[in-house]
Amino acid sequence: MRWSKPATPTTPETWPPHPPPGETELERAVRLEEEKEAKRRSDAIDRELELERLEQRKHRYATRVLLLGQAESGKSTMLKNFQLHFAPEAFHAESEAWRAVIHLNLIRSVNFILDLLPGGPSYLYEDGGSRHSRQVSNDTLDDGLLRHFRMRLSPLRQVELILVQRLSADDPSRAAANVEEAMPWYYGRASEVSIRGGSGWKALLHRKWNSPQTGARPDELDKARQILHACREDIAELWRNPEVQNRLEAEGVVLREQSGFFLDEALRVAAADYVPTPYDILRARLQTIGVEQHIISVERFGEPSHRWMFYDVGGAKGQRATWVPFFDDVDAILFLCPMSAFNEVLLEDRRVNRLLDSFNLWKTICMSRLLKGTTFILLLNKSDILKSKLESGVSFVRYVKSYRDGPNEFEAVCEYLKRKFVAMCKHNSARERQLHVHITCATVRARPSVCLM
Ligand SMILES: Nc1nc2c(ncn2[C@@H]2O[C@H](COP(=O)(O)OP(=O)(O)OP(=O)(O)O)[C@@H](O)[C@H]2O)c(=O)[nH]1
Ligand SMILES: [Mg+2]
Repeated sequence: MRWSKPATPTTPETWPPHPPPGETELERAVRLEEEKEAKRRSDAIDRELELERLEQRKHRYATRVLLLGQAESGKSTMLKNFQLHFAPEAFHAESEAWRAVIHLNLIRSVNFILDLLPGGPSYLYEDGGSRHSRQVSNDTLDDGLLRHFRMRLSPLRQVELILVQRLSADDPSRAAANVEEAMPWYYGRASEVSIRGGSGWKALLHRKWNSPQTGARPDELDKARQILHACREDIAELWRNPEVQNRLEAEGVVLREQSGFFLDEALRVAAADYVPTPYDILRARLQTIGVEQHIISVERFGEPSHRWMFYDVGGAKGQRATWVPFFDDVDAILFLCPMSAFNEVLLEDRRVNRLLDSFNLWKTICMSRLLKGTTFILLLNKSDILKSKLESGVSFVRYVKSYRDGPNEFEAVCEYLKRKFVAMCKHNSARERQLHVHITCATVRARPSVCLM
């Protein structure tokens, strides 16, 4: 609605109308008051429309994408990769914060090994309320050497505590849980590092890390780094030790295949001047708890041209209820299936095969009525691990019976999985939908084959 000046001669559309003939003083005063009020309302509506227009312009280019998939499918890693490609400055600005996560990943691997060795807590097992030593046939680790490692590496427990406390600084209850909730030895892996979504941990770490040193009280994080640096030779020695390797093998633990594995690069990662490379950051493991929002502004010719809003969720079974409120508010779903997980079970439910869990999740997502018009992008991820597993002789058909007599080769298995997911989507979607499928490796620094533009 627009306010226009009185036009002459008067027409029925003219606003405000000309004064009626023979208008009294009082009638004139009332009329002017009414006209003022009408203008005030008109201006208010105009303002509202303008604000709405500005808001729409602001979000005109915001495409909202929900990342879904089971835990460790690579959702957060893929997001980091997008950030590295489309917003590299923001990515590099966060590398200090990722250093703490990488250090924690390394320390947890070391503590996991120490716990697995004779005398460690995981060396005992519970039976009818009492604890017994487990008998492992090839325990040849020299007592003296074992004591040496335990003593030399014991300060790492303190480093772990400092890092976890810092990472969970806004939620101390989680800090305690994070350290105490070590996984039982039979899970055969180092415990997870997790931070609640939206806790702003990166900013927190960055700020404290860069705080000016106040002479007498050095920043705790610096202290943690010094301790880690001092332990680095012993960490490398522990990892190289053939008897330690024998023990891991006897337990069937392949640490190299686990998320957040940095033991091969212990000397570099624990060095005092260590700065994480993009590849390190992509390999760091930080479990997502809850839902995290990330905005990526893609730049073209130095100007922001498109904004992407990503919702990154926790994929573990207990986290999945948090997904649904986002279903009716997104433009696309990015679903990740880790192809290499065909011979693994869920960490949170050891009875469930991980590939089967991905199939079931995919089916449920396709069937959702709230998502019937949503575009799906399916990423068959961890192609590098799938390839090396198949090449090392792990049989795909042993775990996926319906593969029948298909060859145990990378291309054939990818093609089979692709066909299977596409068919499931067709069968379970209420109406035809756009589906794009890509074979990916989220840790490779390259333009992701999923094109955002
Ligand atoms: N080798 C390899 N590792 C990958 C790939 N994608 C992800 N990873 C690693 O797998 C681990 C788990 O990845 P995340 O991105 O944290 O998994 P997520 O789906 O976000 O897991 P939650 O947050 O628990 O739901 C990380 O250590 C990644 O570096 C891949 O394609 N290849
Ligand atoms: Mg995650």
